[in-house]
Amino acid sequence: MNAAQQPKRSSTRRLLDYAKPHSSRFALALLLMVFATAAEMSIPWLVKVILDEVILPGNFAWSELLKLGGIMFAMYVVAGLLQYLQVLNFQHGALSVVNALRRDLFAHLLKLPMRVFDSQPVGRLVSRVSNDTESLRDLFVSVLPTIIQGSLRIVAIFIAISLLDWRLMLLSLVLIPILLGAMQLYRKLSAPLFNGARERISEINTQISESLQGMRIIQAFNQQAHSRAEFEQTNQAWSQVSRRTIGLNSLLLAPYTRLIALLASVVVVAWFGQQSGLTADVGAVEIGSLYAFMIYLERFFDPFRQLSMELSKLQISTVAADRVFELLDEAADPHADASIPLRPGTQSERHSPASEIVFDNVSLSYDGQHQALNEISFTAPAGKMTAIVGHSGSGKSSLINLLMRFYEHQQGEVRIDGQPLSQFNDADLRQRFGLVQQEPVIFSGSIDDNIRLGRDDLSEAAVQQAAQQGQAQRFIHRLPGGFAHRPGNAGQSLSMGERQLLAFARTLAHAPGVLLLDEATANIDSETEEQIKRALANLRQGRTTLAIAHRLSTIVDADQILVMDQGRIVQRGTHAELVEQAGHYRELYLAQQVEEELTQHCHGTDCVTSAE
Ligand SMILES: Nc1ncnc2c1ncn2[C@@H]1O[C@H](COP(=O)(O)OP(=O)(O)OP(=O)(O)O)[C@@H](O)[C@H]1O
Repeated sequence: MNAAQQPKRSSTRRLLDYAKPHSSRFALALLLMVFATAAEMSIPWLVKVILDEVILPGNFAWSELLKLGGIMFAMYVVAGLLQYLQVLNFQHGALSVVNALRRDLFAHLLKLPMRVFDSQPVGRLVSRVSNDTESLRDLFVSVLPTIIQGSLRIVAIFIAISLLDWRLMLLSLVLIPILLGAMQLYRKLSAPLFNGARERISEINTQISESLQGMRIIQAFNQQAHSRAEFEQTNQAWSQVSRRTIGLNSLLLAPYTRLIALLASVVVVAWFGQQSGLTADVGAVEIGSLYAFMIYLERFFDPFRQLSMELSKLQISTVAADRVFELLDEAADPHADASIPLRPGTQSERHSPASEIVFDNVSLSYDGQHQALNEISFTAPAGKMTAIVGHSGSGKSSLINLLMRFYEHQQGEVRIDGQPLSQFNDADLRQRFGLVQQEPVIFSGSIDDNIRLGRDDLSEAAVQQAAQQGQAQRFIHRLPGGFAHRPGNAGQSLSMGERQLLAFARTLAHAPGVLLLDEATANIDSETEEQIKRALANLRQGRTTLAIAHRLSTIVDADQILVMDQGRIVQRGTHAELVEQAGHYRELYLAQQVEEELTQHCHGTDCVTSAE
């Protein structure tokens, strides 16, 4: 039976699987809990014995009192100590479970196909990994221990009351359905409130992460007030839900159980009073029992109160567990190889071979309705440069998306050196490619870290050489600390051109055989463009290059140019061939020539005049 056919296991069972490796710790914690509860519950009984057998009957003896008092004190200490050890064991076990769960969740996120990230806001995913797992920690640290301890206390109190008097035990039995009814009512009313609060927290996370990522746009468009209002609304919704929870807790939980406790106490006192009236000396003999019963009765309600709250939290934790496992159940990219080494140390510093890439009648739809690529066929010969041009949305980046296997195509075949893409695992495939995106991603860490990107095996000289070939050396040396400089928040302190040069250096350090350049020369000044051109020339040496370009000047020397329109290749050839033909390419070329001429005549404010 394969994984897809297997019946789905409940989140609770799967969570228990995570707890299994730590079962001895949890078992020890439970054992400690049983003894701690027994020690704690023995104290009112000892008081009863002291009252009934040492103080009241008139045979007072210091030695007896000291002995029983000593035992009582020892029970206090033992109960406290056992409770401390029990909490410690639960905490450690819970930390290990949450640690493993977070580790698996993050590892799984890294294997998910891009479509999952297209459909989920980042904040929600952050909430899954941080908040939901935290709520599962709560489950092991507080919810389950309180529920088990509460149940144990109820049983222990019940036993103690039965030993005191079986009629009192019957009275306690009557109380149970009343208390269970209250618990049920509380759960029903509180569950939507708890869930609502968590939903609002998830929304708050989403809003915070989106605002932080888009801070420049928010400020540039003067959207601070709007963002603040939106955030305020969600925050307000959260506090409203939380306030209602507090109201419910203070209205229903405590007063209701206290009222029942009070009524029960009245019944018991009346019962004892009646008993002492019936039997001449019963009052004197049973003062201790009355005391013990009152204490037990009071303690009887505490676990019910706690259980009501914890059972609601249990519901929340169950929802959190469902969400965590739902994310873990998102089908991973089938080609993702779990055994990718942490550091590809065996990788040679020489780049992998320049491969031939063939697209054979390939079609792709992201949503199952609109075709992003339509029957695409071309060959990118090994070691040559193939440029891709076309209007926005014509499908250029989709070609790279397919090659990197960020998305799966539905029709046709992509081959690398004659081998279908499906025969490569992700690690092997992506090791061959060096991707430079239009907006390079800079991670937190130093310039050196960003060039290596995990390749700790690279020598310092190799990193510097990569920076030099990528034309990044000059700007890196100008930075305080040079290679050790930390550009901070997603490289925002670096210019777009510098980020691109850094991305080139990273690509060179990773020595790919195939270069995938996604509009790498857009949005930069002419000096940086010159540096980038030199870097590109270095990058292209001995490699197969697939370059998406908006500026045709950067691809005039390409070995072949593919012109795309609405997901199809509408023209192909060299620059010289294409400018000769009427069609999209010539239109683009002429339009850009006019643009460049205008720019050349443009000097600041003279621009408008020159254009006229
Ligand atoms: N992740 C995605 N999910 C759904 N549709 C997508 C996705 N990425 C691209 N598309 C759609 O596929 C089509 C081709 O997009 P693609 O990004 O390949 O165009 P492009 O030529 O690279 O555009 P640009 O030059 O603006 O980057 C567009 O209609 C786009 O809306």
